[in-house]
Amino acid sequence: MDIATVNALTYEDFVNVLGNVVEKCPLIAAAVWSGRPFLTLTALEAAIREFIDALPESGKEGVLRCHPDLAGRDLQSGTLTRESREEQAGAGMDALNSADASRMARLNQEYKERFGFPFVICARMNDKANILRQLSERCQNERAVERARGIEEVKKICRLRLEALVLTDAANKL
Ligand SMILES: NC(=O)N[C@H]1NC(=O)NC1=O
Repeated sequence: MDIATVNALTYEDFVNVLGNVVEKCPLIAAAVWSGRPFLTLTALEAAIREFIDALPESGKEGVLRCHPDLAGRDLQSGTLTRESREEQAGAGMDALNSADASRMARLNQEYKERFGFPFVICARMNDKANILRQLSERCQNERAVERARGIEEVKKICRLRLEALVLTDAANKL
């Protein structure tokens, strides 16, 4: 789908197609729809980023809380969204050995107890070793630092999900 097609979508179709570019946050697609037409994919991405940045800190934490744990219960029970399942599989989260799986579960729990929201990282940009290392390191941060860091990761995930749905600006020019 190119950006012109995106701009021509009805509100309902727009939310159906783009509703999960931020995990389980269709409200964000619903909010930016009125900003059409977007000249480029990057302009659409910018509208989403601006909406997220304008949220109060509690709203940003809410966005983080919509994310499933990496290698967590949803992955085991097959209840991840399609996007999250593919991302987690790409980083090997569905094939952890039992030592790594228990380390991940323990650190995810520790992180959530400390901050009140889950650890979020763009799985497509990291491998298993990197994810485990960052999870362990980021547990030491302050809450405000982690809130901002998690939101930056949400934006990276969003960009890659948008690119999978909408031809990139470069591809549009071909
Ligand atoms: N918790 C967390 O980071 N979840 C995610 N990361 C990602 O790339 N996809 C997700 O669902």
